[in-house]
Amino acid sequence: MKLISANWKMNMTPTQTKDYIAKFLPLVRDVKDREILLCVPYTSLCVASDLLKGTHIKLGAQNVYYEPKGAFTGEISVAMLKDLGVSYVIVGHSERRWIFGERDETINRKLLACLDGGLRPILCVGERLEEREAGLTFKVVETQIRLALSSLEDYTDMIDIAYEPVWAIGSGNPATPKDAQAVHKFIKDILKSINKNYQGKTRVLYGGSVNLNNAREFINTQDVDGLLVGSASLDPESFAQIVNAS
Ligand SMILES: O=C(CO)COP(=O)(O)O
Repeated sequence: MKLISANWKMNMTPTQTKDYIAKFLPLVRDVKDREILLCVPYTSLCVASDLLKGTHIKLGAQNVYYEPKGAFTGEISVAMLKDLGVSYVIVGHSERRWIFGERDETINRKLLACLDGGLRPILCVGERLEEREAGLTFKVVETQIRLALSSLEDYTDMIDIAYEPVWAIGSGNPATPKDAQAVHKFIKDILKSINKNYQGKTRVLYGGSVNLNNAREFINTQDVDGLLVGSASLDPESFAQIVNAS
C-alpha cells in the first residue's frame, strides 16, 4: 500500500496537535487504500497516540537514539517510542545530517536499533544542490544507502526510504516526477543488488516541496510508492487534500 506521510518537523504544540487531529480525522475517514502516517515532534507523541488509537492513521517519530537506555541526556529510545504506539521513525533526515551533523555511521546504528526493536524506519537520502550540479546525484544516494544499510543488507524489506533532494526541501522547487522516478528506480536496483532475497517491500517515497498541486502527479509516477510531506502537511485540510488526491 502506498504511504502518505506528514513530517511536521519542529512545529505544533501538544494543544495544536489535538486541534489538528480533531480536524484531520473526519477528512480522511474513507481513505482505505493508502497508509497515512503522521510524524510528529516527541512532545506531541503522547497526545497524538491517544487520539489516533483505534483509527487507521499511523504514528511516527522524527528521530530516535540507538542506545536502549542510560545516560544520554535529551535522547529518546526505540522502546520509549514503541511504548507510545509509534510504528515508524524517520532516520537520517537531511536536516539532521546537515544541521545536526548526523553521520552515516550514526544513521546505520539507528537503523539497527529500529530493526531490533520492531520500529519501521524511513531512511532519508538525497543530494545537495552542489552535488546535483556536479552530476553526483546517483553516487551520493548510493553511498548514503550503502553506508546506512551496512551489515543490514538482509533486512532491506523492513525499511522504507524517502528520496528527498536537499535543494527541493522547503524551496517550492520540487524535483520533476521524471527525475524522481529515475532516482527511485536506481534505489530499488541498489536494494535488489545488496540483498539477493529482497522481496520488494521497501516503499520509496518522494519528499521535497510536495503540495496539493503536484501530489497526484508524483504518486502516479512509476516507482513512487508514497510521499513525505513537510510544510504542506502542517494544515490539516491541506494534508487531507493531499492524502485524498494521491
Ligand atoms: O523535508 C521534507 C519532508 O521530510 C519536505 O519538506 P517540504 O515539504 O516542506 O519541502
